[in-house]
Amino acid sequence: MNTNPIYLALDLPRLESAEALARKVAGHIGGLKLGMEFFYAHGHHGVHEIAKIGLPIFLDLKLHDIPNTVAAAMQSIHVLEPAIVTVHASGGRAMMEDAKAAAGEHCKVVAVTLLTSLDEADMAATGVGGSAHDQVLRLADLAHSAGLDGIVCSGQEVGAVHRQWKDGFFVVPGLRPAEGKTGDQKRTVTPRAARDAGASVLVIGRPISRAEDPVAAARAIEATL
Ligand SMILES: O=c1ccn([C@@H]2O[C@H](COP(=O)(O)O)[C@@H](O)[C@H]2O)c(=O)[nH]1
Repeated sequence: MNTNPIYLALDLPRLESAEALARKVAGHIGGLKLGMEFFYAHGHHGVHEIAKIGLPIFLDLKLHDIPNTVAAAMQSIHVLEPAIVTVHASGGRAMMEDAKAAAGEHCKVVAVTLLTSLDEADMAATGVGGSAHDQVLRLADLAHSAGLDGIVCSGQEVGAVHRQWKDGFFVVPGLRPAEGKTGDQKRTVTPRAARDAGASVLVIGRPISRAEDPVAAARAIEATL
């Protein structure tokens, strides 16, 4: 079994480029994350093509709708046999329960708590008061009680969530090597810090995909773990 926690975010518009990048770095990662950019452009066909590489597939579709619609969407992607699928915790308990019930036995359903691109000022602007930390813990609790496998949060909160949900499955994006550019990410930590705090999966995109030498970048991150 591949125990490398790094999932490469294949946020590239062209299927051929995504496939070529994934094949190049395959020896230094544990899985491949396909998000909206990829899925809206390439759909089921694209997922089948990337799955041929042989690594677990994480469908980061961040489903967020009424329970009936989300359950139907889960059933539609079931044939793709994803290892992990995301929904938004803010969709509520009933939506998460129905998403989990519709997912296959072997698919982990994890809830996005607070996007790593947001901070407390962004929360306040949408009418959500309090700290990012408390909001993540509150939504983690809701996801846990809805029967999900785990959550998505930043590396700044994963330690606290891990302490209250011992056997949870924790996906952490927003990771940057010490000298990396943060770009649109606001709650960042290093891959090593996230792993030490209890992350199960380390999602890494641009620090590898936009590096001059993606293989060297992936290898360097792997060496820090
Ligand atoms: O809170 C979240 C949830 C998902 N993501 C996704 O992770 C990757 C991160 O990419 P980088 O290039 O390493 O910043 C991207 O696909 C996001 O959609 C997230 O960043 N934050």
